[in-house]
Order: sequence, then C-alpha cells, then structure tokens
Amino acid sequence: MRVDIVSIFPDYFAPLDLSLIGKARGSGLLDLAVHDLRTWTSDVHRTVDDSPYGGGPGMVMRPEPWAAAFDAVARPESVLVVPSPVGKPFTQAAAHELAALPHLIFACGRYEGIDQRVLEDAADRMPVREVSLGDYVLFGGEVAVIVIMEAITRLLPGVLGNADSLTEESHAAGLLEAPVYTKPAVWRDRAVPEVLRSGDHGRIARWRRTESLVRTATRRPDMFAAYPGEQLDKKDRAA
Ligand SMILES: COC(=O)COc1cccc(COC(=O)c2cn[nH]c2)c1
Repeated sequence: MRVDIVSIFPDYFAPLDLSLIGKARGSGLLDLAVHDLRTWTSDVHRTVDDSPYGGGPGMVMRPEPWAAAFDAVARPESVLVVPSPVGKPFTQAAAHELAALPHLIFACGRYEGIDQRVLEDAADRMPVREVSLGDYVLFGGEVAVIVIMEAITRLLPGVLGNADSLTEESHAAGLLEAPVYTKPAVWRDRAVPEVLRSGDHGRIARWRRTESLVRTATRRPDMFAAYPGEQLDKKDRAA
C-alpha cells in the first residue's frame, strides 16, 4: 500500500517511523511519504492560509497549494482521506476498507479548515472520504492521520502475527472485547476468572462471548442494537 500525507507540520509524523508501522515500512508492506504543503506555495512567505469570506474567527487554508499538492501526488487509483470534525465516523469497518486500497492521500487540515472547493475539485478526479474520529475538534488533522494509519497498518497482511490478528475479531464483528488477564493468577487478592485457567477452550470461548455481549449491551447499546440478530442466535446457540 502506498500512502502520501500532506501537512504543514510533516514532523508530526515521526511516530510513524516507530514500532510496527516502522517495520511495515521497512518490510515494504507500507510505502509512506510525508510532504510539506508549503512545498506547493509560490510566494516568498509560503502562505497557506487567508481570512475567511463571510468573516468569522480564524483562517482558512487556501485552495492553490492543495490543488498543486494533489497534482503532484495523485495517481489513477488514489483515494483522498481528510480527517474532519464534519466527516463520517471512522470505524473498524472503515479501517478494513481503507487497508484494502492501493493508494491513500491524507490531507491534514488546520485552522478553520480547507477551502471547500478543494474537496469539490478533488472529487472530480478521485473518491474523497471525510472522516471523523469523534465529536471534538483538534488543532489539525495530523494526529487523526496517525490514529487512522495505526488502525489501517495493523490490518495489512503480514504486519501482525496470526496470534495478534484474532484480538480484533470481536470488534470487527461489532462487539466489544472481553476482559483480558495474565500472570499472576492472584494479584492484590484478585483472582483471574477460574474459567480462563480451566483449559476448557469451549467453555473459555463461551465465557468470552458472553462477556463481549454483556459489555457491548451495557457500555455501547448503540453497537449492540446494530449487531445483526442472526449473528446473536447462531453464535450464541453454539456458545
Ligand atoms: C474539509 O476538511 C477540513 O477542512 C478539515 O479541517 C480541519 C480543521 C481543523 C481540524 C481538523 C482535524 O480534524 C479534527 O479536528 C477531527 C477529526 N475527527 N474529529 C475531529 C481538520
């Protein structure tokens, strides 16, 4: 997968050199390039923003540098992803969709946002996905891109060992994970649930499934309500 990130703060992406993402880049699973939007400015002050038409607080990102940046990095198969407070909620399902794509361009907005015509113009040449990480406002899209890149990269074949990849199974299936435990068996007078030390894998799977269902129903009734009914019956009859 090839990823091009465009930002006025390219140094924000140093974390993407670390850990599993760093390994994915080193092993060629992920080809990542970070670009400074100011590369595509033409004035001496390398201006990327200007005051908003219609007035109001703050500044808006000018269209010309973004259009020049997209001209430079876009490919026939590109998809543009723009983290934004007004975007579609980002989910594990969306992470799977993006992880399957050949080329992503991330545009990191700052200030009050990017001139809307940039997205309209880009949509003439590639799919545009505005994604929200949550109902709050950040200084810019950079940290959102790091989150999205982590969610995507762990899904790329070969990045996680088999043992790890199962951990996202329930979330991918639309349920919250069951609680996890490790040694010691008793810690500050708190024992690990006996079932998990029973060696009875069928019983353990049923216990985890029940825990997932109860957690989802109590903590995320929205997720639980969206959980496909037939999945509940089929899997739970087996459990
Ligand atoms: C068209 O899109 C844009 O103009 C994006 O512009 C901005 C402006 C400020 C901040 C951000 C970063 O995204 C969030 O704050 C965000 C994402 N998820 N939840 C909060 C982006």
